[in-house]
Amino acid sequence: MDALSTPLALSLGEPAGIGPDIVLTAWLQREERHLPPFFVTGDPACLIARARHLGLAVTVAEVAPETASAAFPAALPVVPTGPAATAAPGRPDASSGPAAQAAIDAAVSLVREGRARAVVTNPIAKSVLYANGFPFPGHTEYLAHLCGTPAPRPVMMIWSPELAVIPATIHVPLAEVPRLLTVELLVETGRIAAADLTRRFGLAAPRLAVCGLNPHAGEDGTIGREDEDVTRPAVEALRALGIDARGPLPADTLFHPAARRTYDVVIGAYHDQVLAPIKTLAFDTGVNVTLGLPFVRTSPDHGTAFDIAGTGRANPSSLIEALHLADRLAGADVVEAAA
Ligand SMILES: NC(=O)C1=CN([C@@H]2O[C@H](COP(=O)(O)OP(=O)(O)OC[C@H]3O[C@@H](n4cnc5c(N)ncnc54)[C@H](O)[C@@H]3O)[C@@H](O)[C@H]2O)C=CC1
Ligand SMILES: NCC(=O)COP(=O)(O)O
Repeated sequence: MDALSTPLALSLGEPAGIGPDIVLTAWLQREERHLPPFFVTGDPACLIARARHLGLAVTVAEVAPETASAAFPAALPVVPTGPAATAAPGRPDASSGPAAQAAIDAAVSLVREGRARAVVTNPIAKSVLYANGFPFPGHTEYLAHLCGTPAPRPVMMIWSPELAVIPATIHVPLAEVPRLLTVELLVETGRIAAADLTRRFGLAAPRLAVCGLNPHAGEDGTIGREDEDVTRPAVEALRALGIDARGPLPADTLFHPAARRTYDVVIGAYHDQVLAPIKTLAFDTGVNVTLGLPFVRTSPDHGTAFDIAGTGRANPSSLIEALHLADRLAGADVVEAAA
């Protein structure tokens, strides 16, 4: 199989969430949305049951990765993995965590073996996995762990044509952000972002805008010291590395249209500072990309949406964009390898 016809591996995600719904509806739109071939890792019975529940005419085919691209036009290809997923829509059960984790493990293994081109993940419910003993904050950190020792440092970026953002700290309590926001964290985050925006996204000299933590980026240190003591030296260190970084910049004036034309990505101090703007501008098309990994991983920007799972109201657009972006970024890998 040549590299460009190798399929993408799509993990099923939380079985009780909207993952199964959007997989089915995305596959049904495969022709009009020009989807690259993909297969799902997970329990095929879960997808068959959800298709029946939603009244969708989808044939599910159990395949090996090598036959998935050929099967894709006529059936939704599934590489069966791990434990049965028995949860009903909207109601995660004891099978949810093990099934979701096994699907991620299989997708990553198949990509690392060269049997799939990139990992695309459906949403997991973090609290469900935590209750199951999962010791990682989310996919981002778990995927880095699966890369072996020493694990690469992963960077979360939410990307859309309108805006791209990176939260320097991710799933941590807000009260801990000032302690966790260090010069080292910001410099490493900026360095990895610049490298991957060049290597994978083709930007010759990515422009990084780094948000301050405090209102007005600390107003010269009079509203909190972090922006002068941490963010400014981090930006200076990035510039010394030849990276086009600016900051600390006040977050409140960084997201209007004219400001957005002045940078390629915003690095924020904490999750909601930068995810709220992008989910406001591009909820249906935003894609979560993990930078810093030896393989491509994308994901829809939304979560498990238990409130609408199994109702037919879940919009597959963000998943479709995640499949397209994974295809594009993995294509850049192939071009690089061939050069
Ligand atoms: N990549 C991942 O694995 C992610 C997982 N999550 C997890 O998802 C769970 C729920 O998180 P929430 O904060 O409630 O966010 P959410 O994105 O699941 O839902 C927020 C609101 O948006 C709606 N929504 C979400 N996706 C939609 C879609 N495709 N079509 C139509 N409406 C949609 C939901 O119905 C809900 O009203 C949490 O356990 C969280 O950890 C959240 C974000 C990403
Ligand atoms: N809010 C983004 C999110 O929860 C995605 O996390 P991850 O599972 O991709 O690490």
